[in-house]
Amino acid sequence: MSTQTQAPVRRDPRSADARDVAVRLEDVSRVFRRGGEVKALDGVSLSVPRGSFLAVMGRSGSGKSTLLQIAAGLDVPTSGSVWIGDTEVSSLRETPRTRFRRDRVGFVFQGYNLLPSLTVEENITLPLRLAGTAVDRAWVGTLVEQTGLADLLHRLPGELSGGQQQRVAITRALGPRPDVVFADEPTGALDLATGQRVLALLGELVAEHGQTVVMVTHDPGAAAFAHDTVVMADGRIREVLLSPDAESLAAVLGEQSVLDAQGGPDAGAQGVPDGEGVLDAQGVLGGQR
Ligand SMILES: Nc1ncnc2c1ncn2[C@@H]1O[C@H](COP(=O)(O)OP(=O)(O)OP(=O)(O)O)[C@@H](O)[C@H]1O
Repeated sequence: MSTQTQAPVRRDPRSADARDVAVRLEDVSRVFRRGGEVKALDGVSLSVPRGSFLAVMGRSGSGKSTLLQIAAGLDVPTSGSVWIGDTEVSSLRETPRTRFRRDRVGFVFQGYNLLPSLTVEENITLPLRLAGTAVDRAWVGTLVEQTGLADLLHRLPGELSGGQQQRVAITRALGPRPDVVFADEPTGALDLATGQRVLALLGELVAEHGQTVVMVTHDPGAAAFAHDTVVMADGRIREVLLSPDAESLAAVLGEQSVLDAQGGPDAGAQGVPDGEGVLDAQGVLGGQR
């Protein structure tokens, strides 16, 4: 099952010479030194073409969330560089990096991260209002029609189902027309059917509006909605799968578990909570460990 209505640009996402690239990582490593040294990313190079939908998979502790946090400019690499469009985000100081994220990057998290006291409409337009950007009513109107929220704009998040709340989060992420949307387990809290509808919607937004999406997921069924998938292991990209279906994804992940079992499980690798979004100092939605 797939929503590949668009003919995506087929390039190996590791190659650094891709032209129209939304996000690029060059030889990125991230070492955590708290409680012993952990190399969460180990020389990762990755180019995500504009208008593509990339899934990032791999077992717990393989470096998926770290990759997402660094690619999104929420964290900086220990070495290597990260580009979003033509901006080297890894060389920006914290305040300009925060501003850059606010203006150019969208986030969708498992927990939706909507503000409970604001209506759907207020949640959707919040990033624009915080940035002092005029709300493009026509664009937001197009989005809410497409995400099926037009009749729910005056409700509070607590009055919505999980799938509806995630659709609000997706609409909010796309409101500022970001260069790229990063999604961390966006269907993790949803039942299968609702999750599939949300993923199909993300696929449509990519196909119809040329949006670039990078999504971390544990679920091969979810990754099958993306164009391409990179599989992480031990902080590296172990496999790149171009247009895989759910069966081939499951097969690769199955092989990986066998290899992992043979190599011995990494008892020290612990799942870190998915980027749980918070409002940062600028009131911008972002992830934080
Ligand atoms: N802030 C941190 N401090 C110390 N170690 C960290 C930190 N964040 C991540 N790590 C370690 O880096 C490695 C990669 O973690 P990461 O969260 O990126 O993996 P993941 O693939 O996203 O896992 P999961 O699927 O469980 O969310 C793990 O060994 C983890 O324990």
